Amino acid sequence: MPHMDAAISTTFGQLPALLLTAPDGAQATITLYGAHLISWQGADGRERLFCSTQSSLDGSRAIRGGVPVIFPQFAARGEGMRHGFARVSTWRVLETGFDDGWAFAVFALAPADLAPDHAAAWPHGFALSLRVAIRANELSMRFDVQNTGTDAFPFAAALHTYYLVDEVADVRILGVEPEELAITDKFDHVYEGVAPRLALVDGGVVLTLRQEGFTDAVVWNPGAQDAAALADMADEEYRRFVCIEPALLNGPTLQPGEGWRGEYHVS
Ligand SMILES: O=P(O)(O)OC[C@H]1O[C@@H](O)[C@H](O)[C@@H](O)[C@@H]1O
Repeated sequence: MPHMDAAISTTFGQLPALLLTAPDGAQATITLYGAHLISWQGADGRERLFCSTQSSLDGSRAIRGGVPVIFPQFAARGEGMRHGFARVSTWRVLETGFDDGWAFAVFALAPADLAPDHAAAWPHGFALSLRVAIRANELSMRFDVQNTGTDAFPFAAALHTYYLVDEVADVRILGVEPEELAITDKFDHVYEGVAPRLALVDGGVVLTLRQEGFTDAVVWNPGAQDAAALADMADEEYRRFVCIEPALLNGPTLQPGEGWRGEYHVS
């Protein structure tokens, strides 16, 4: 075992965060606000995630970039807050360590962690955990939802991943449509019942995206016009990312004691 810690405390903007480092040099930064993976660099030193230069980084609103955790509602598909409270709540660190060359951290969120108005608006007993692990040029995320309460609840979930790209118009996404998908303008599409293996091709760089438990995928880019209207994104920044999000849009209704797991593996 190398003489270093898998995780050290740091800050990102004004937000407390963990810096994970694998023995091979792969690194990731995760803020406790949202259990939000902000930066992921493979052992090759290349950053894979986009984060807006205009993002709030003080806990006053969701971070624009990285991997927002979406729970218990996707976008405006429901009466709760847009994309749910998980991305604007402060999670706890449960565990960090090494496992077979991986550096990992596990974060947890339960009702007692929520702002009172969020807890009152979604009054269910639940326990969330998010495990983030890195090794070589691979990222592995595992999201668990447990019903710890006495009533059943339906939910939606997603890992709203903002991939950093050279130029969005040159990107191709494989596996969501019969032909390869190119993003030529504003794009916002939900693919229900998607293949478990997708690919993102950005010039010579190919990322393989594998999801389990998440049955759906969402592809989003705001295009020039919507990006200009987003206060937390610079006008030209829409060119530097595409969101490909493993999602569970019509999740099962979880009975008391039941759980659900979604996994996401990027390499
Ligand atoms: O601005 P937000 O709340 O982070 O949402 C960003 C986008 O998230 C995507 O997942 C949705 O499909 C889009 O419709 C939405 O615009």
